[in-house]
Amino acid sequence: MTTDLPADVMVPFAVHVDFQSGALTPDPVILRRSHADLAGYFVNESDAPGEDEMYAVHEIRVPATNNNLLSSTTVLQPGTVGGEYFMTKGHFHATRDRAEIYLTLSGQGLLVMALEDGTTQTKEMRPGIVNYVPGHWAHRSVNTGDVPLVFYAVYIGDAGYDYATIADQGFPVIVVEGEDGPEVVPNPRYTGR
Ligand SMILES: O=P(O)(O)OC[C@H]1O[C@](O)(CO)[C@@H](O)[C@@H]1O
Ligand SMILES: [Fe+2]
Repeated sequence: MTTDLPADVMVPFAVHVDFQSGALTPDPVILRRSHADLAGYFVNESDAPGEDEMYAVHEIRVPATNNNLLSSTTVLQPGTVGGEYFMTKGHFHATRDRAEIYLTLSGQGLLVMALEDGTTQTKEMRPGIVNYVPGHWAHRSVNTGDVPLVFYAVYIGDAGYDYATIADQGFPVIVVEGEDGPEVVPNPRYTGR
């Protein structure tokens, strides 16, 4: 039997996740994003509510290396800006081929994904659904319901974030309030391929 353990072997741990609120116990690291943090992300921001929180990310901290899995809950509030549903910034992974899994815990929404060539995919998010986001797909969550959308995300530790591509080019599609519910439509401001 081998006893060649690495010097930095971690100790197992457990965290409690509240499926309604997304709260983690103990010791969450919480990142908060307000409407102001998303300035420029919505097509028409004349009714954007400023410093109000749009979403919070509660992270389980482990080293961001390729032998660890990072994970977090996200709590995305309901609402619209200029007819577009509240959404996350959206990002590609800096290390493009890194995949991610989302498990929706409460609420409802859409997960919009895009390749750098402008190809898109949209999948439903509702409690119990696991969404698999393969490498190379930018991902953005959109709350199309009346209550917070809460989901748990797990991704490879060295995935990293590339926000700049989406911030500069926009997402190829946006999700707007239609007469019969949410509609996924081309983004008139998209400048990618
Ligand atoms: O990082 P963004 O695009 O603001 O969106 C937040 C969500 O995305 C993730 O960063 C992972 O894709 C999660 O931690 C969080 O759920
Ligand atoms: Fe991600």
